[in-house]
Amino acid sequence: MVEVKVDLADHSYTIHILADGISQVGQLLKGLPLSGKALVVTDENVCPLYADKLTGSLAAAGFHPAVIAVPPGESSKSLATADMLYTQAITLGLDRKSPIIALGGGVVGDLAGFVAATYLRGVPFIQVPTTLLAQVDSSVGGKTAVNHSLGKNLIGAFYQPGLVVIDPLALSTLPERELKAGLAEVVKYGVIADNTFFRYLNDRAGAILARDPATLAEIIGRCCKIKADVVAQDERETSLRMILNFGHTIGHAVEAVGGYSEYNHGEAVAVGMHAAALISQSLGLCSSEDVIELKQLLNRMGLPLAAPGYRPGELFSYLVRDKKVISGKINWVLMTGIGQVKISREVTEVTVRAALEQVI
Ligand SMILES: NC(=O)c1ccc[n+]([C@@H]2O[C@H](COP(=O)([O-])OP(=O)(O)OC[C@H]3O[C@@H](n4cnc5c(N)ncnc54)[C@H](O)[C@@H]3O)[C@@H](O)[C@H]2O)c1
Ligand SMILES: O=C(O)C(=O)C[C@@H](O)[C@H](O)[C@H](O)COP(=O)(O)O
Ligand SMILES: [Zn+2]
Repeated sequence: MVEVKVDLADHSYTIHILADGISQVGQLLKGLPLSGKALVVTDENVCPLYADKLTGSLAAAGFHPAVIAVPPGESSKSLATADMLYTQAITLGLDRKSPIIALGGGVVGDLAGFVAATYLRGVPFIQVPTTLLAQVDSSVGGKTAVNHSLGKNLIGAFYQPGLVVIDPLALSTLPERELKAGLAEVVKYGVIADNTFFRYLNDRAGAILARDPATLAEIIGRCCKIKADVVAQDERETSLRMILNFGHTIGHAVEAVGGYSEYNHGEAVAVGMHAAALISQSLGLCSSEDVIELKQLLNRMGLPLAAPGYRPGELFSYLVRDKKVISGKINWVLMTGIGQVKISREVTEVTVRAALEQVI
């Protein structure tokens, strides 16, 4: 078992990376000040796989869990689904100490977290992530959100979980495409913070794609440590935390233009990281070799480098609504080499459009 602490003063919490952790959630919750009723939010794919295991563990620890499964996919990250969950929470009589437990990928985590942040002005929130992407990224750090028709994650709150329980065994049932999506965020950590980790991913690509349990547990732990460290320094993304958004400005635009169905989040971020690398190179911040290395690793992980057929103008219209836009200028996260990035507000539209042309 590996434990990673997210150090945030009075709302610090622990990430438990634990084989068969889903069966131990009830036990781990026993130490927290919670009341008996609990709401498990999951999706219709994950529910038949893992909900009984989780509710069994909760019941054994004295909780009375109800389970709601939303349709899988990005369309559930909506105010309409949040409203349905509020109605259920009220009807079930959940009180201010009743935990809302997210069992699933980033969609369920972001949605359930947003509901937990807002129901009764905030109730305890627990993350039990079941995709690689959620285990290395979305379950940690407290970004919760739903989408708006005008852009991704535009309605949300920073709201930290009280506990994160990561069960790497849950990845055994994950579809191949979703494993690869998670690897996009894994590669991101190498680029933004850790050259050695980037090289490790290159060396271990075969074992990762073959789901070698020890290798997956190792990368989950390393990613969680990097994210916990960044979030502890800048919880609300006033500065340093922006680095976790590498590839996301263009990535979110790719997701939105594709109606959130053509490219999943990880695939879109892979395209966005390629574009951000091209912008970095054209500004002289990194070398062409750095860009090639990134492209090769993304390729090795089975991720796309381009979104063929997309129109730069349409992509551009989403960029201006990025959450990192301040006073009309985007804070771009740019590569200065493999393992380091910087924030720049001085990127012209011409430079951005030139990079977009190369990824469509
Ligand atoms: N809050 C954050 O910091 C943060 C970080 C990264 C991404 N995100 C968000 O996360 C979302 C993407 O999350 P995701 O990639 O986990 O996608 P997802 O939640 O849509 O899950 C992907 C698919 O895998 C299925 N699934 C999940 N676990 C499974 C398992 N163990 N076995 C079989 N099937 C399983 C789901 O039903 C779904 O069909 C996006 O909305 C993105 O914006 C948030
Ligand atoms: O935790 C963060 O900070 C991140 O930026 C992690 C990203 O991987 C994640 O996709 C996040 O939801 C994007 O945030 P947003 O603020 O651009 O919506
Ligand atoms: Zn992301």
